[in-house]
Amino acid sequence: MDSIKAALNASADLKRQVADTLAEDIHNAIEQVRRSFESGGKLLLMGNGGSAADAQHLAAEFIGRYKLERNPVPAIALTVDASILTCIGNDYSFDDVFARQVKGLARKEDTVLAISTSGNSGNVIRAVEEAKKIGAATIGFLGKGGGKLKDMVDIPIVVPSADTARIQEVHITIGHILCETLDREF
Ligand SMILES: O=C(CO)[C@@H](O)[C@H](O)[C@H](O)[C@H](O)COP(=O)(O)O
Ligand SMILES: [Zn+2]
Repeated sequence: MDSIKAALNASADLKRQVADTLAEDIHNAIEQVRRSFESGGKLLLMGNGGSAADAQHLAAEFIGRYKLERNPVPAIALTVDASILTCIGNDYSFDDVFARQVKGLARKEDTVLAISTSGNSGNVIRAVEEAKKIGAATIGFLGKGGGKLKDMVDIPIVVPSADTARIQEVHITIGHILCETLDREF
């Protein structure tokens, strides 16, 4: 019981801290995604492990639905096509699995959302480098001080924790806030 309560309280405390310190960064990220959608662009999302799940979870909210009935908005998770991921991983390298998709899909009016609790995953870093070459905007859902990605993305949102699971729990909450805000407008 103690460990259950401790985990729930740690997650709640971290979210309260994020509410106090990162609301403006989150607002800026939402505005950026809105600008992309309004100018005919799309949202590309990526991450590894649990963050891959977050990327596809959020893409589903945009293409499917969140809470309100609205038109689909263009979002693509770069984590879902086993053939693409294995082809690039096998023929090039695992570090290229997202970057090559960004190269093929991203346009300058798009936003690339990089989800990484460490901010140091090589395949996510390469994808952001590729997005910057194309001129697409970049947002990072990060943690653990933000890692290398903190200084690479246009809008870093660095969750102030060193605990991967707790960071991910805040990332998906921020993702849901993004869906909630855009739901009302599209
Ligand atoms: O979900 C979890 C841990 O909660 C793991 O699958 C975790 O996402 C993986 O270890 C990732 O490879 C970590 O990558 P990153 O967040 O540092 O970019
Ligand atoms: Zn996990």
